[in-house]
Amino acid sequence: MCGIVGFYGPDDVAHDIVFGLTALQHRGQDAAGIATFDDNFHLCKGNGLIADVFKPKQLKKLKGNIGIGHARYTTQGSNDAELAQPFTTSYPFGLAMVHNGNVINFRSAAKRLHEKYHVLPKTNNDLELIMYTFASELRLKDLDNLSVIDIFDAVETTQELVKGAYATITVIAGHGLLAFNDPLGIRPLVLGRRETEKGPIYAFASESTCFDYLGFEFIKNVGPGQAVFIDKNYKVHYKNPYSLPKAFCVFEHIYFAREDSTIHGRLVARERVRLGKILARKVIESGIQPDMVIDVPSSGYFSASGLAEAIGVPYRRALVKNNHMGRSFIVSSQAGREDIVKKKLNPIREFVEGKKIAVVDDSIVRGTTSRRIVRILREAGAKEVYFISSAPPIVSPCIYGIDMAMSTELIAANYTEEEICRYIEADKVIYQSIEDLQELFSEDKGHGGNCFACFTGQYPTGDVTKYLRHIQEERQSHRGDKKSAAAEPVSSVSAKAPEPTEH
Ligand SMILES: O=P(O)(O)OC[C@H]1O[C@H](OP(=O)(O)OP(=O)(O)O)[C@H](O)[C@@H]1O
Ligand SMILES: NC(=O)CC[C@H](N)C(=O)O
Ligand SMILES: [Mg+2]
Repeated sequence: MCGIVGFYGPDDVAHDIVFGLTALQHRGQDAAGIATFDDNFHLCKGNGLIADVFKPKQLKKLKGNIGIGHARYTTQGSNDAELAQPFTTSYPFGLAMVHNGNVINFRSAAKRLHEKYHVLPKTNNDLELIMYTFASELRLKDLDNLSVIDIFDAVETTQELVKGAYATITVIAGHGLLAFNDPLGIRPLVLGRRETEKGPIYAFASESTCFDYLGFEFIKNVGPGQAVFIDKNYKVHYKNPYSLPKAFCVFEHIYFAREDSTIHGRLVARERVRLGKILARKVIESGIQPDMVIDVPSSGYFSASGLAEAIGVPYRRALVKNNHMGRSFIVSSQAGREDIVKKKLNPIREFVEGKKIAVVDDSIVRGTTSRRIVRILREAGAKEVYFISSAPPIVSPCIYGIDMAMSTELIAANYTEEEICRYIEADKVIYQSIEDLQELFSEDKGHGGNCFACFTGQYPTGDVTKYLRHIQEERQSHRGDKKSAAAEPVSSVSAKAPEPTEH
């Protein structure tokens, strides 16, 4: 997943962009970039965290009252700095674009660009497909008299031709700031506004938490197939009346988005508490009798507190997180993920010693975190460890912007719950049921439809067999380090009984 922002106001916007991106750092740690425009585009991008990439010296050069920013979590192409977003193109007018998501008809979209529009994409980052399709369609208009209808028309054709998930923000030089979403609204995108003495400043962002920090008023979600254009007089134009998402990614609520963000009317923290509360049924049915519920920081917290409340067992924070370590799951190599998990969490012995501990995490994806947590809790003297996931088993690759693209890397796609329990060396593993998750996020609750593909294998964009093959080939040729974490325990899983302190 990536974090995207865009600002358009009376003064230079570079500082607001950095501030906004910093609030979205949890969405991407690989690279970051900013493009602003005054008379020219000013571009700064590189690998690393926001604070590493943008120093005061660079920020001074990022002049302009319109601009966009990106925090990258790579899903297509390599991690090379040149593939960091934004991308710019000089025609028509000059465009700079960022996106969050993943294009799934890479080959046919690239072929069309070449054959129909005579454009050769330079990289294998899917952003080029969206940007050049849009640019080529825009170029067919009367550029001397470009209207908002022309812009929305080019957006509509792009939405028809480019398949997959994409929330995008584009600077159209000299014309304004454009945002549009894919036809299903898989990724989040919000519009906000702040009044200044010189007039309004508008912003688009992946998550509403940015607006809290920056003192913006939330205006609306950019829904499925919708586009919003802020013209040079700061007038806001909407393509399509607002509609609820058709397949919003439920994993945003479970893990990806920040707890203080509200997406399509749902506060992420509140949904996580609910996920914890509905887990109570399965926990009670399992017959376990924990002395204490603890969370796996950071994302397990709200579900753990919800579960503790529902089953009447005390909650404690018994795993302390090193605040200087980022997210482990979005690191691109298994060695890197393991390294972070090792350095990130430490148990408080006094709290866990001699206790039966129910440890709640938001999800078990590759099993990297859960295995380590069970081990360190046992080493700290826990009597029994039950590992509880507030998400159901993740059994199918995500092809819409979360980097779990191959089923070989998903532990639940390859093992039974019992085998997983043995592999992570827990006394019990309990997953959320898919039915309970779907009930919580059912469409009739008034928040629109959700994508549950990673739990069900049912992809809202239709048959995706070709794409799954493509991504596998791409992974093998570009990112040799994308080995499966779950592949390794295959042979050893059934042989291992839980042996608390050995390793
Ligand atoms: O089974 P795994 O492959 O280990 O993946 C799942 C883990 O990864 C995530 O944590 P992460 O460290 O990315 O972020 P967090 O600090 O927000 O929990 C998630 O919250 C789980 O803890
Ligand atoms: N996670 C994302 O949104 C990634 C965006 C884009 N596919 C990239 O790899 O840069
Ligand atoms: Mg975690």
